[in-house]
Amino acid sequence: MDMPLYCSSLAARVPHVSGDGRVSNKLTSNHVGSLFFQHQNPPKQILSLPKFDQSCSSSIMEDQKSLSVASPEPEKYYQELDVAVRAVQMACSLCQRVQDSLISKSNDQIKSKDDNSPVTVADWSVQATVSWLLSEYFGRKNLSIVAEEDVQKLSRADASELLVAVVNIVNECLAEAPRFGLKGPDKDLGTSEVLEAISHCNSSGGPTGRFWTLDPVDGTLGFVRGDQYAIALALIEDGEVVLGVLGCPNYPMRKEWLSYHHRYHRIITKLTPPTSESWDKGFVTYAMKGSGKAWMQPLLQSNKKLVWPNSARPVRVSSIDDPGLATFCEPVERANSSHSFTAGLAHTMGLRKQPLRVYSMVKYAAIARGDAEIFMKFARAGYKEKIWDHAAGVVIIQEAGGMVTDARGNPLDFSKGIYLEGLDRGVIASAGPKLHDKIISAVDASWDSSSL
Ligand SMILES: Nc1ncnc2c1ncn2[C@@H]1O[C@H](COP(=O)(O)OS(=O)(=O)O)[C@@H](OP(=O)(O)O)[C@H]1O
Ligand SMILES: [Mg+2]
Repeated sequence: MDMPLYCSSLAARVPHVSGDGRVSNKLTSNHVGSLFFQHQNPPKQILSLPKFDQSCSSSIMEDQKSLSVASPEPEKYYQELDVAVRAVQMACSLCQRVQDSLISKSNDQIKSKDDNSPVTVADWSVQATVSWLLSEYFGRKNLSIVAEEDVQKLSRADASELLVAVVNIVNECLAEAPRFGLKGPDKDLGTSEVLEAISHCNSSGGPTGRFWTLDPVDGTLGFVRGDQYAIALALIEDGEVVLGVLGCPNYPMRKEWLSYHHRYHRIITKLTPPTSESWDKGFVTYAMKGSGKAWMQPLLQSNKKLVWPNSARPVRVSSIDDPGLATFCEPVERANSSHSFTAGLAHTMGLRKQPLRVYSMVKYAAIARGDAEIFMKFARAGYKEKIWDHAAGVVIIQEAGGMVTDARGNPLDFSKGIYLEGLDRGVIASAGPKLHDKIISAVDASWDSSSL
């Protein structure tokens, strides 16, 4: 059986701290999961990770072989991937709780005060939680994070209620860290620690070194409306996205349901309740650059402990390359992308299916899973796409066998700061070169006569 790259690779290369404190990657397939490694700055961290599933070890060598062909040293990022996937699982759980309370009737009070407060609570809480976890595991001094939220509004005197809510949610979430195989704080974080964790995400990226990008709640409107949204975490090194982790808490069990209005989702979920072991909705998908594989694992159920590989399975883009059979997805909001321009392209290319309009980077996940073949986004002139809105999705699609470029066919450039500078015309993702070329030719043919 094809086992997750991540699982077998970790089992194969559990870092081992020698007497002098240096880390080596010792080959121990039956290791009993205490993961040690050293920060470049003290203190040395001890990570309590769950036992690794020994069934993973059978495919270690195969995975290692395929890795060495695809990329010189992708194993460099195993520890980062491990922590990132678990942190995003935790963030999904946090967001589900906030979204449930947001759409429950009992929460009218919060909504009437400020329609944006619940989503901003989720934004800040996820950012604080992920930032805190990354800095615990990789050391605060060397940790650079580019993220969407700043701390200004939350620090104002009139935001004290919001701040209390954020601190409580962060502490509730971190208290659950052991269930996800991570170590939480010894005692609840105080207000200043939470603010510090949020404001630590103030990197502005750039062409050299290593930084994380985080979109704590991508698809704000989808989140508020009880619909699709994503939590996106990526690691960028020297301008290249090397890891991508995307949490999609509302991704439905059946792909057809993606196009249903969120109210139907809830009704359907009630009508077809999941059995205790079956996948209800939601997953975390992830990929490591150069591995040639992308994975998805279901969200951790509320009473369960994350035992790796947590039923992970590989995802692969669709094999459809006939435009007549392909599904294209695009932003829900007309303000974010021209629906009329994509309708023209669809006509030119012979795309016959209705567009799939889905909020957030869930669209990238849909392509990686093979639930759709094309993603197109044409923002209005002057809008600058942000790196955190694309980084995780790009590497996941690429490793799942697909392509992502701008609408001239150039790679997206993550090395120029917080924006995708130089992005030409729009963003295109597809299941493969044949469809990709057709889209770019269609764009070329109609760009000059468009109003974009
Ligand atoms: N005017 C405009 N044009 C283009 N893009 C914009 C625009 N405004 C915002 N954004 C960014 O789009 C993110 C939402 O994802 P999508 O573009 O896929 O849109 S949608 O949610 O499906 O409507 C959204 O991410 P979040 O802010 O995290 O929700 C924004 O970063
Ligand atoms: Mg976003």
